[in-house]
Amino acid sequence: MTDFSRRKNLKKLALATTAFGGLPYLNLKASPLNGPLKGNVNHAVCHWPFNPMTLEELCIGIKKIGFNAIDLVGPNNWHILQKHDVVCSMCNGADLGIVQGFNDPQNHNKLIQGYEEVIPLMAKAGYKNIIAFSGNRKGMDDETGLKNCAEGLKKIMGLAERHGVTVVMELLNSRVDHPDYMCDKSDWGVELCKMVDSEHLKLLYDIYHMQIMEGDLIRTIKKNHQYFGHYHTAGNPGRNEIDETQEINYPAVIRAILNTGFKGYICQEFIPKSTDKMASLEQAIRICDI
Ligand SMILES: O=C(O)C(=O)CO
Repeated sequence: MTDFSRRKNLKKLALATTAFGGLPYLNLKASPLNGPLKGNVNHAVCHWPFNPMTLEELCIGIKKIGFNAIDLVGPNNWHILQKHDVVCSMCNGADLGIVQGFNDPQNHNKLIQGYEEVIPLMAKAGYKNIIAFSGNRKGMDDETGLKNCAEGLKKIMGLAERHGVTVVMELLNSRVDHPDYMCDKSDWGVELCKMVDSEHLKLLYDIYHMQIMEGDLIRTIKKNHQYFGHYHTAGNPGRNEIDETQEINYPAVIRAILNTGFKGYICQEFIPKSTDKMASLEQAIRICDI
């Protein structure tokens, strides 16, 4: 093939994929050929779905795609991110896991101790967000859970405010992946934010989890965006690639998020099915790069 016809073919490909609203049907290798990202979205990715890829390998891979943020990394591993000039867009390491959260007062002392340790470290490292979980219901009603969560969270809000850190409670589905998890509806999470009444408590609106629980994604984002501090993605059903094989219209959802004026991170949390995980990640980033 001549250089000219190769360039023409590449241009045709680019046009076809733009018209489709992303690159959902192409198995692209991460490559500068795909052009720079637009700069409207702060992209991030979670490490855990990419296991057994090391955190270091992921750092190198995302820099090639053109972004520099990884979610759910604790203080012990921040040095790996720092070596590669990658930021931790959502810290962990203070929580007791998904099942044991703020809804049980018996967890409060340990949780408060954890957040008191990690929040000052975050401020030193320049990181802004830390994850929190409601915990499972274990027979508890919604109102008691709300009251308990608010009581526990209020005890760390002053610290978070002083250090410029936002505590972000994750909304997860309780139908498929996390049976019995309490913070499984956006209205419950919004009510919690209202009760705690601090700009330093937000919700992590996980688009995949909330598609399973509620659907009506764009309306919910428009209505509640002031309480949403962070977004996660994955394809539904299956929690895999966010391509055309799944049901969520990611370009439309991301556009709606941007239209709310959101300046935080949109983080990929899908479990790649493809053996070329980095190609899947680049594809997802391009689909969301509105
Ligand atoms: O573990 C999960 O399902 C999560 O979404 C954590 O972010």
